Amino acid sequence: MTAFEEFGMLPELGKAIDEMEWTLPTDVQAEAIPLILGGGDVLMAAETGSGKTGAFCLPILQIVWETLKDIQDGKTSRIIQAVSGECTMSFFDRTEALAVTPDGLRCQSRHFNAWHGCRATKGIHTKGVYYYEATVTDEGLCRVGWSAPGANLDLGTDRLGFGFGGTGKKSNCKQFDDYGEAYGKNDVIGCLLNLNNGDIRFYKNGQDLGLAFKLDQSRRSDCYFPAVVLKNAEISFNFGNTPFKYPPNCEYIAIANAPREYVKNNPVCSVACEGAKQVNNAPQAIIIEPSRELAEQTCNQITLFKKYIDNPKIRELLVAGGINVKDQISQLNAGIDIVVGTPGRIEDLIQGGYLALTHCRFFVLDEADGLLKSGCGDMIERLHRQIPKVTSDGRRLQMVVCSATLHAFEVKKMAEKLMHFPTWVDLKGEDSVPETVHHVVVNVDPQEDKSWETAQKKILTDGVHARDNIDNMSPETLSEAVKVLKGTYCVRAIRAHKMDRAIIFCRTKLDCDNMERFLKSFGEDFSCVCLHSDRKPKERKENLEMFKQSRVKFLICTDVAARGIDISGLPFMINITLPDEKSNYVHRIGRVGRADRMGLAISLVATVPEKVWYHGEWCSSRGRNCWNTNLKDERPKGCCMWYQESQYLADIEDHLNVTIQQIETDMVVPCNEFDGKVVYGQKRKQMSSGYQDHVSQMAPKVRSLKELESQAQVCYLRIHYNVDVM
Ligand SMILES: Nc1ncnc2c1ncn2[C@@H]1O[C@H](COP(=O)(O)OP(=O)(O)OP(=O)(O)O)[C@@H](O)[C@H]1O
Repeated sequence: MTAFEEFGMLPELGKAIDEMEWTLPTDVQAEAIPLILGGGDVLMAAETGSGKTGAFCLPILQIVWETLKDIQDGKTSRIIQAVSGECTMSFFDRTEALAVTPDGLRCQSRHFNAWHGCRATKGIHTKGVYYYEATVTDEGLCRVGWSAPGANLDLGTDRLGFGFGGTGKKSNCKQFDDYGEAYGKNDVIGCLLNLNNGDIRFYKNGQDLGLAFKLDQSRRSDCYFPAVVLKNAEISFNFGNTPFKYPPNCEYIAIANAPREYVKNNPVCSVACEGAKQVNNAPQAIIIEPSRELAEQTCNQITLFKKYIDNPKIRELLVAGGINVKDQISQLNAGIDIVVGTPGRIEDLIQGGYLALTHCRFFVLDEADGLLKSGCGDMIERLHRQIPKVTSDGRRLQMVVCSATLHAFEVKKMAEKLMHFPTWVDLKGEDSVPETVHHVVVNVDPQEDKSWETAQKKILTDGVHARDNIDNMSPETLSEAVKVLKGTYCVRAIRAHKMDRAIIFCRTKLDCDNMERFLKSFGEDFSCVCLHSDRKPKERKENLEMFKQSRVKFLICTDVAARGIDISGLPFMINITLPDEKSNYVHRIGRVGRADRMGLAISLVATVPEKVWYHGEWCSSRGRNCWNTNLKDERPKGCCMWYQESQYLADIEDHLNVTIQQIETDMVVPCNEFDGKVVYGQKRKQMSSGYQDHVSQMAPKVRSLKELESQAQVCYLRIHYNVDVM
């Protein structure tokens, strides 16, 4: 049995993992896989290269397969039992930010500004006196009561909903009148509906607050469901399956015991249950990635993992720009289980009706902070709203969110709004750099190093200073000098470390193109390709492939390749310019030092401001043939800005709480704990990481733990029960 199988993975998955020579789960995998298998929402924050992709793909594959198998074997779905079973709060008949616990007896909404509501799965009609209790379990605003199926979920705001709110108001038809008294945390509100005479009354901790509403004759034939609406609050329900805390002093029937002939199922739940059948273009998992390269990589990983899974097979599909839409649509129609894609193409297919969200049970946001920072927040919320919150077989929609830089305000806000009691798998508690990444900075100081004045071979710069007078020591001159020096330093770093494989990050597409031309001018030893969004998808794919297969030495790219791209054993990376978004520093340098291999990341940091292009939304051509060198804050508005790299470096250091080691312009990395002991690109140290080795290393500890435990048990029995156990 492999280590992965030991914590519940299918042997077929275990076999594929074994073939990939993953002998032990990484830390994040060991924590996250059981949580996802257990049905939880997970926020996964772990360093770059720590194996997050496997941590979500493996349990998803397993559950998707189990579901397909159940459908194949014709097993009854659990949700149908739930609908015909006990009264609970509905997973279906609720607004999107209201969470319901799996037992259906507690509701929570963490939305501060809006009300979110829910109705129960069972309603009562015709005659009888019915009662249930709601206990406020946290601070916040709530309103409980009764509503008919057609009523708004914002209880008490239309004629079919009757609510009693924590501020001591009763409400129907948006009319809020004083009633009873205010209530809050720990109070138990009893809700009584008398269908014989139309009375609705409420109780607070057993005290009858009097008649709240009288249903007129025409409304008494409606079916009424327990209902709640919350604003940043939590409340639990007892429909009578356990004894009431304050049973009312009159004849009543607990909702749970209502006679069958007077009970109706909530129609919203029944409609949802009909979705239990398989639908071809409705996958069980949607995985959103920020770039097409990353989407393809994750999809490939799924293909590898599922290699031995059969009967039924799992069908995955890559949905990203640059792939023929017609092909994708026909594959979707033929049947698909897991979709991995980029936001734009996924939403296009949904809007076109080609991709359905009705059966989605896993909603995964990889590189979530990146997705949110690039403006996908609204789209994510739109998709989330459309996904049913409980699947056809009664499992709750699971959301998995991951990144190496998850500690961002946007992520926390989104998690509060969309996720259901999520668990953080957060190994370090803050954004951090893996120990395997040796990252250093080199100052680029054109006042100190004047070689730019006399250099024979210079990189073509971005043209920002083409019309500036640069024969004095003006800021413009120094800025141009920085650009020239950075080209020279890049070549120097390559030579000093005899780099034969490196990824080089530039700030703009133009900088990438110029760097490509410059490096190529040094001949075969500097073979390179570019990866940025102006290159056609086919060229991007080919270039990345060439680099992965070591057919070229250098990959020059913008931040499009900063996140997630996994190139095994990549030893070096160079930042020609620091990213202004500090989280991207962590991602860029994280292209090296992955999977326990050592990597060196060198960042060139200008000591003086550098004037650079910044083509915002106001630039009609978005940079193409734009030569407007006015500053973006100037009038008339231009497309340039002064880039303050020293400030960005300080921000990054502050964010990571480290001082990044500085090296001299000769690029020599001084002797320290890394040097001499490691070869960049190779494993950190020769660790006996075989599973068998691990088991034998752990065996003595497990034995002594076992002994200690049995001694503790014996002691306990002796002390408490005076029993002598041998
Ligand atoms: N259990 C394991 N044993 C050995 N290698 C592993 C294991 N899990 C993952 N890897 C390898 O580690 C590398 C990094 O994994 P992955 O791309 O999932 O990292 P990540 O945490 O998603 O990084 P990033 O934050 O940069 O996206 C991959 O090459 C992968 O094959």
